[in-house]
Amino acid sequence: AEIAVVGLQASGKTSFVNVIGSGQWSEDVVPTVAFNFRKVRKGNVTLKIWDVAGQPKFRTMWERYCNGVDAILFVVDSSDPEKFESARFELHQLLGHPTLSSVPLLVLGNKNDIDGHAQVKDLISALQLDKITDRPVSCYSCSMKSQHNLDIVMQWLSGRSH
Ligand SMILES: Nc1nc2c(ncn2[C@@H]2O[C@H](COP(=O)(O)OP(=O)(O)OP(=O)(O)O)[C@@H](O)[C@H]2O)c(=O)[nH]1
Ligand SMILES: [Mg+2]
Repeated sequence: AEIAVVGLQASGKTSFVNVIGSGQWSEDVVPTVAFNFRKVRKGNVTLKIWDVAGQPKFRTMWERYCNGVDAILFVVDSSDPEKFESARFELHQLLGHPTLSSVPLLVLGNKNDIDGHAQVKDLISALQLDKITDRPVSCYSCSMKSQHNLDIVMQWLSGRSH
């Protein structure tokens, strides 16, 4: 499966790719410039992953990397509710591109190792995921640091391969 990983800066996109790619967790990850491409083999699936930069100046590029993928992974820092509105805006802006209609979406509420993180139901309402009706949508709470729920994330992604 080919997937694009997008979301605001510092949500944990590169951490995700590092952790599933090599099991390597680190507190200091360099903010991504433009994008990284990485192939990850897990069992009998190979994931081709576009890890795209989340800083504002790179967000107009998201559509280009999402175009033609089997799934979009949108990562949110669930411990930082001040960013939810901005994440909601960027997500719906992205999904509004006609080129991306019907591409399955997985939203990850990352950093659930941090006390007070938002629950899945809070993310669904803050990001207005219930308004997305033109594609399959899932939302999981997870942590790259503790690797919580990364098994179900991998299962979901494997299901998108063909
Ligand atoms: N506590 C905690 N920190 C995390 C987790 N995932 C990522 N981080 C930290 O969050 C910071 C940003 O992580 P990155 O993976 O670089 O975020 P990014 O989304 O790739 O950021 P950009 O490349 O700038 O878009 C780093 O300091 C990570 O160590 C997590 O699950 N828990
Ligand atoms: Mg990054």
